[in-house]
Amino acid sequence: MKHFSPPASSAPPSRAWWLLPLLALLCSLALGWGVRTVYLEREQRYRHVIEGSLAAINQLQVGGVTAWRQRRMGEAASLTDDGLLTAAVTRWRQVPSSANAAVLRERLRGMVEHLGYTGAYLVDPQGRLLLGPDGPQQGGMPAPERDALHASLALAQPAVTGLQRDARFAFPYFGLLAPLYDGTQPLGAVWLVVDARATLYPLLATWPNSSHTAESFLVERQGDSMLFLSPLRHRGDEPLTLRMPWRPGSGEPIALAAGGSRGTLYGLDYRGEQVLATVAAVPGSNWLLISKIDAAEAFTEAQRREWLALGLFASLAALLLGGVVVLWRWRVWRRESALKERLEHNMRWLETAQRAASVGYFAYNGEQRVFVMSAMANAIFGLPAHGQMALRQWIDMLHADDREETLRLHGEAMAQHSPLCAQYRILRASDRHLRWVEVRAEYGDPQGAERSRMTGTIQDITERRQAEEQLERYRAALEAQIRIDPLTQLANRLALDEQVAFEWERAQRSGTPLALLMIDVDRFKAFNDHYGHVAGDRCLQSVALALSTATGRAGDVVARYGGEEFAVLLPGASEEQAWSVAERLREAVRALGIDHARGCEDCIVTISIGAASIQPALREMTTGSPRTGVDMAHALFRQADAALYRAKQYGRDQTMVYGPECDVALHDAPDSLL
Ligand SMILES: Nc1nc2c(ncn2[C@@H]2O[C@H](COP(=O)(O)OP(=O)(O)OP(=O)(O)O)[C@@H](O)[C@H]2O)c(=O)[nH]1
Repeated sequence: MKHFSPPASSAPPSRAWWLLPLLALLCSLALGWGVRTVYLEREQRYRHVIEGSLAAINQLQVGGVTAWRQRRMGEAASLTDDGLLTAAVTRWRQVPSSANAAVLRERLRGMVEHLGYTGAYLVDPQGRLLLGPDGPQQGGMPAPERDALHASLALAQPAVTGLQRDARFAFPYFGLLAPLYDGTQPLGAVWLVVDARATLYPLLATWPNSSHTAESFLVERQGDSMLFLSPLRHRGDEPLTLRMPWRPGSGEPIALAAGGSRGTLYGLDYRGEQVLATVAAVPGSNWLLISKIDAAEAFTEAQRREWLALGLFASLAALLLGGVVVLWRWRVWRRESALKERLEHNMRWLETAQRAASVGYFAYNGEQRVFVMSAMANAIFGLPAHGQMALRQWIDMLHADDREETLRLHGEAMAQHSPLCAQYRILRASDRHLRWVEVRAEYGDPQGAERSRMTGTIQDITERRQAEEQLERYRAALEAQIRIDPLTQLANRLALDEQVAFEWERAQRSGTPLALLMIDVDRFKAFNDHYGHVAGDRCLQSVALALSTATGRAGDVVARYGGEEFAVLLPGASEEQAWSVAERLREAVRALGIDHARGCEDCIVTISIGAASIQPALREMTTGSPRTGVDMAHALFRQADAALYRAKQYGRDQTMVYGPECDVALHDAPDSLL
């Protein structure tokens, strides 16, 4: 016997669970990409804002310095054009009295006190100091001032000496020279000295926020070096003392600025820190104003804030995504729970229905050779409710008479993959009682994935089988009953007709004759009239017993044809043999000696017999065509009947064998004889 395997015990994993991590990964990647893109965009925008702010501050400061310079130049120019000053200087040079000197000193003091100059001196055309606010001055101007004086006098316009240091002053200063003329004759000049610390440097300290690293400073390229003109926030060097070599390829903003770059620059500053810088030239000078801020301060904090905001957004998005996933899982869980509950409910129904119908179900695992069965199926086999049944155990339980056939049916169904429907007996494991079971099963599954598995139902049909067997017994008894005459217990006319047809078929095959005796009790009406019907019935029973006893031979059929008429079918009997049997029967009835006061001369019950015998071959020869069983039965009955009539006609209590003369007699017979 081939074996069959059960369905897989576990369902294939849901695809959704494989897709979920992939989906989450894709969402995370998309989210990360989105966050990064947003960050880069915002960072770019923020960078522009910072760069713009720094440029604005730089421009503001350049504007301030430029205005400061122009105001100083304007003041110097107004001194050159001041006629009163020129007249006072001329007067003092012609008459150097203290009164004339006082006027000039007063003007110089006014410049210091009201215009914010640190020093204001009158110098001669050779650059010698003549007079200051405090009185006459000795010595000459520094060389740069002297050069500027000569240029100024030559051009007849104010000149600046730029920022510089001199031993005369303890501070970096900005020098201006306002040339004075008496007509076309140079009188000298007013040398104005501005303390850069008090007037210029504060302009560079204008910074709108509380940055720790932002600063602006002035530099000037001098040959291959850069001179820092203003103080630095992160170095203690005095202005105009720090000088750095110009390194064109260094990428330092200061080097780039010296090379001509303007606007926004990135690079390392004098401390070696990465900075964002804006460079602009101060108009009318060699000065470059550099505003810078550490990149770390400018962007790191912003970056941190951006990352924080985006991180918050990403966290919220992740939280939302997580929430959606949790919600989805919760819905799935709820749906599964509802399905599980419904399944359990249906399983309970199924169990109840199984119990009510004595039907269980099972799955057979061909590889493990084990039946996995429902509680009801186990109960049918008399096994524990949740146990399994091994193949060997099942075979042992099969009834010995059914085992071979059952295994054959299973094997056939397995080989042909056809549905199995089998009924067989088992010896129940729990009590060794004989039980009938019906198994309906199918092999494989509809997709054909597991062709060797078997699943099906099993039903205990013992009671049904018993009822069916009982019914069969009843049916057989009834079948027999309808062919038996209730009064005499002989075969009735139905049974006789069937037997005649059957024997005729056999006679045709074997070529042997078939004889029929028709028997009638003589003057039975008179018997009834005289003795009553009950006695008549008893008489008929006695005659029947006598006939069946006297007939004797196996295969002969004695029947009650109807009323007081009997018939005896004698297969294989010729006319002579039929006559002989008839006579024996007649004698047997006579031997009964049943009184019949109104009967024959002996006053006992007698019978008349008509006998006929037909041989199929002869019959067909004479008629020329084969006859059917029904036709021949009719012919046999008719002949025997005709012979019986003839026996009655000739006085009763005798046997007549059919001959052609019987037909004549029958036709011609008066009704009174019948
Ligand atoms: N007691 C009894 N009488 C029956 C039964 N069947 C038929 N009979 C009677 O049998 C009688 C038959 O009478 P008939 O057919 O006239 O013939 P007969 O009186 O026997 O006269 P012959 O046949 O000419 O000798 C009738 O009176 C029927 O009532 C039966 O089952 N029991």
